[in-house]
Amino acid sequence: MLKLPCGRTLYYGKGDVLVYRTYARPLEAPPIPESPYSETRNVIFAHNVKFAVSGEALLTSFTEGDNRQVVATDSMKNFILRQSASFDGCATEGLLAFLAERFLAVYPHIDRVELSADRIPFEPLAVPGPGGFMHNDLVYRPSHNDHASAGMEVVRSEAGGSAIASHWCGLSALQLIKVSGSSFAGFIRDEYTTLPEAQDRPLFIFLDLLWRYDDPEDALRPEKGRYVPAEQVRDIAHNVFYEFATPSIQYLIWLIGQRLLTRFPQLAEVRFESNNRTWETVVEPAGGGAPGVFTEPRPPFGFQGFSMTKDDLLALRDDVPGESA
Ligand SMILES: O=c1[nH]c(=O)c2[nH]c(=O)[nH]c2[nH]1
Repeated sequence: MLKLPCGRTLYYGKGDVLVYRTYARPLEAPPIPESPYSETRNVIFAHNVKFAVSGEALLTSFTEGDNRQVVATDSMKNFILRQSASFDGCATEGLLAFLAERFLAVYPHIDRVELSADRIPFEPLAVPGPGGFMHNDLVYRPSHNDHASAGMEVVRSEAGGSAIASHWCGLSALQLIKVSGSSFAGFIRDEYTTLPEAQDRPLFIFLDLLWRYDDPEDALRPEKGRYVPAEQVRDIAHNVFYEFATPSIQYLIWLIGQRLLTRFPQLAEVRFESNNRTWETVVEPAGGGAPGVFTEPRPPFGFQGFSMTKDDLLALRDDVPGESA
């Protein structure tokens, strides 16, 4: 939330700016055990950008209707679209920092920019090649699965340049279903309890994951080899889900957080927002691997929020369940 130094909230901007940039630089990242991911070719580097600005000079536009210092939000949209052509990087975080820095350089009366973007993923499709089917670099389809996201606040610095005041990176709208190997039991039973204990439930979760680096430069310069790709975060999440029999979503996200902070020591914090979409049982399976029938759960839905830092790794106990799915 953008504020003036006096503490007053003041911002305006444009949302849903759709930027379909083609042929950005490919992003490469070192492999991790949980993921086959090694690069994003970035032939289509597409984002939905939200962009807001703040500054003392804008106060009279609110209090007096004085538009002399107002950059029209339509012009902001054009700025984002045209400047995206000059972006020489390969990741969402770099694009945001680039746009904010350029904007602050062009408009000296603007002091702060808060911006975020959802990546719009496009998947390459396979075509026959000399050695079998291979990905092509021309025809794609949009993916409606999870996507990377990022946000930051960039402020004019004393030295005349700009600095990142805060940042976050994310994987949004991950949806995972584990058909067997999840329980939920042992919770409080009182006069309000109707939910039966479940020793083995088909656990469907919606998950948003957020992370912050110790040093945001690691996000801005993937060539340093310390960039955390959202694809690897996604693969850690589904691997941990696969590996462990979990007693609750609360404990599942703790385990995912442990793995993320272990695998990526460059991260200062990870955060989760989960949503419980466990399928409703219609025909109970007779046992593991037996057929069952389930249907969509009815609202209202439960949710969990949790943040973890590296200090939580120090608390890692020997008794983290290692039971395989
Ligand atoms: O993993 C879960 N955690 C809960 O807190 C909860 N509450 C509930 O009704 N179902 C679940 N599942």
